[in-house]
Amino acid sequence: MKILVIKCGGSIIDELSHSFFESLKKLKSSGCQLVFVHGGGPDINTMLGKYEIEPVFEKGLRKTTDEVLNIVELMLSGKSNRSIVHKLSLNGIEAIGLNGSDGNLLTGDFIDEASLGAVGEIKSVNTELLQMLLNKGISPVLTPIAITEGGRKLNVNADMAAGAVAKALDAHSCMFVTDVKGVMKDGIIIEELTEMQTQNLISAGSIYGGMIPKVKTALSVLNKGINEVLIVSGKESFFNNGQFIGTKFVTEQEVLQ
Ligand SMILES: Nc1ncnc2c1ncn2[C@@H]1O[C@H](COP(=O)(O)OP(=O)(O)O)[C@@H](O)[C@H]1O
Ligand SMILES: CC(=O)N[C@@H](CCC(=O)OP(=O)(O)O)C(=O)O
Repeated sequence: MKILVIKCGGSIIDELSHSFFESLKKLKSSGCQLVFVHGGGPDINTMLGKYEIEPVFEKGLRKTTDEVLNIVELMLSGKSNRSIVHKLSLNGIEAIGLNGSDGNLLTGDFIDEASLGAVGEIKSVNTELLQMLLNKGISPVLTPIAITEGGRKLNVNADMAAGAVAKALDAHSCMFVTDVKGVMKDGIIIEELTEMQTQNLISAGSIYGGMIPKVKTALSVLNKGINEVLIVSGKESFFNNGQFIGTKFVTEQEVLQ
């Protein structure tokens, strides 16, 4: 069976449409096993605001003190994860929510503890546990909190976590669901993007902010041989007549063919 890893961004969790879930169901009935990884950046920011803590980002990664980590976990595990699992089950997709730090699901390491605090990158994924659920027809929904060998919790950017999970599972596809139809230039969606074109768009400032970790992770999964890497919108149908609607990342070789 083909595995599809789906990253749901915090920007879209509250707006996921009926047509989005219909597209997921089409994929599931066409024989795909679905694994979800979610974000929740906007909710974390809202809660930090209530505690009068200013969010600080360095290159798209949230500076995570111990106090911030508690709020990150509260919002990701307690709100975003609950919300997606509930919506999936209401739409007939059996799902179970898991914190990445449970059962050594996502183990990782600090990126730069001195400057970023408890921000991590994933080193290994307990694929056995995920496969066990998938074999029972259940979709895991993962919160991007990892754990170090020494048992410390890490805040992981959700795009990066999805990329690591897709690589570890040797997924067929990896899809980033967000609040726009794909990567745009001058208001027009770009249907296919190569690594070089993406780098040029970043250098020109046409890809910025939260789109940067998304496209960088997309390229890194594509380079690991994952066939289909896409950015799509969660506001509408993203899969029609066997075709994806959004931005597809392609290798230079695919362009030449
Ligand atoms: N070239 C681009 N095309 C589309 N969106 C872009 C682009 N560059 C930056 N963005 C911004 O990236 C946002 C999506 O990233 P982000 O807000 O981090 O989403 P998520 O929560 O889904 O990870 C879009 O809403 C848009 O504002
Ligand atoms: C280290 C780091 O930046 N972690 C992210 C995790 C959530 C996330 O990535 O959410 P989105 O997908 O909605 O942006 C954060 O704290 O915001």
